[in-house]
Amino acid sequence: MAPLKNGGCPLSTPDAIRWHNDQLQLLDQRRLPAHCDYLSYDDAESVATAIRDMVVRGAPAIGITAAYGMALAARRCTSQPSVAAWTQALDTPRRALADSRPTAVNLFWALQRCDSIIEQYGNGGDVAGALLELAKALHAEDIHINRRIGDHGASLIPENSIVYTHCNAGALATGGYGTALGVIRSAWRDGRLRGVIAGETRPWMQGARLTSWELMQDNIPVTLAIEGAAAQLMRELRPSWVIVGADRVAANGDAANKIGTYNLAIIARHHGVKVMVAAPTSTFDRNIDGPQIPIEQRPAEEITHSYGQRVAPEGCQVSNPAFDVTPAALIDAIVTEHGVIYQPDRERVLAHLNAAEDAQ
Ligand SMILES: CSC[C@@H](O)[C@@H](O)C(=O)COP(=O)(O)O
Repeated sequence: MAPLKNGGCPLSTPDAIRWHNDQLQLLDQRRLPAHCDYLSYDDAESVATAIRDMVVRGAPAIGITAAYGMALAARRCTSQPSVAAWTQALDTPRRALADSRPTAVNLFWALQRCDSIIEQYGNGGDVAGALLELAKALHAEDIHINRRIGDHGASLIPENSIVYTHCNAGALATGGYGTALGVIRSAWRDGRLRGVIAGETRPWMQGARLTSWELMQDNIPVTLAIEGAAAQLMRELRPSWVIVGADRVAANGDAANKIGTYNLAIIARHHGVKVMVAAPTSTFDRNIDGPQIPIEQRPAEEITHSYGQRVAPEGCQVSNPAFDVTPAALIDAIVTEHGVIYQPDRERVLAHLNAAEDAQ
C-alpha cells in the first residue's frame, strides 16, 4: 500500500478497550458521557455479556474485544496437548462470544483469526500467549487502518463542507480514531470541514451520547439533531456527504449499519447529498448479499422505557431491529483502508477485496 499522511487529527477520546495490569478493561459506554469508568474482565463469558449488554459496541471494537476474550479463555485453560484438544477446551467460550451479537461480521472475522492461531500453536505452542499477542496486534492494526480510511475518505470531501453522520463510528467503536469519524477527523485536520450534524440515534443514543462527545473533545463543531429532522436539515444545510460506518458490507455492496441509516440514504438521494460508508475490509462478508445479513433484534425495553421510566403503554407490541441494510444503489462510495469503491456493486466490491488480498 502506498504511504499516506501520517498522524491525523489529535485524538482526545479515551480508549474503549485497553489491556491494563494484565487484564482486559472496557470503558463502560452505557454510562458515557456522564461517567468515564472502566470495567475489568478476566473470562470470556463475561466479555461476551459485556458485548451483548453494549459495555463495548461498534463493529471493529466488538471484534477486537472478542479476540481478547479468547486470550482470556486460553489463559484459564490447563495446557492442552493438541489443536483438537485446544479447540475442544475453548469451544464453550468461543460459542459464548459468537452468540453475543449477530450483525457485526468483525466478531466472526476476529474469532476466525483466533482459530488460525490455535491451528498454528495448538500442538505444543504457547496458545494463550499467542492469542493475547493477536488481540493486541488486531487492536493496534485497527488504529492504523482507520487512519488510512480517514485519509482516503477525507480526500473526497469538498472544502467548506458540512457532513452528516449517524450512530457512533468513532474511536469508541473501534481500536481508535474511528471509521466514519476517522474520515471526519482527517477532513477537519485538512481544513475541509465547516461542521458535522450528528443524528441522535434512537433508542440507544449513540449519536447524542458518544459522537457529539467525541467530536466536542477534539473541538470539531458538531450539531446534534433528532433523526426526524434529517430531511429538513439536508434541505436547509446542504451537507456534501452523509458519512457512516458499517457492521457488515455484503458481496453485492449492500451495507448493514445502525437502524436509520437506510432512511438517511433515501433522504440523501432525494436532496442530492452523497452517501459514504467507511469500513475496514474486516467488515466485508463476501459470502452473502444484503438481504441475508442477520439483523439483531434488541429488547423491547429499549423502546418502551427511557432512562428507566416506562414511556409506552403496558403490553404495547414493539419491533426493535438494531440495524438496517442500505442497498448499494444508494451508496456513492465505500471507503476502506485500501481506497475507494465508487458506485459499489458486486463486481467492484469483489475486485476491491481481491486486489486488497493480493497486496498483502
Ligand atoms: C465503526 S463502527 C460501525 C458500526 O458498528 C456502527 O455504525 C454501529 O452501527 C454500531 O452499532 P452498535 O449497536 O452501537 O454496536
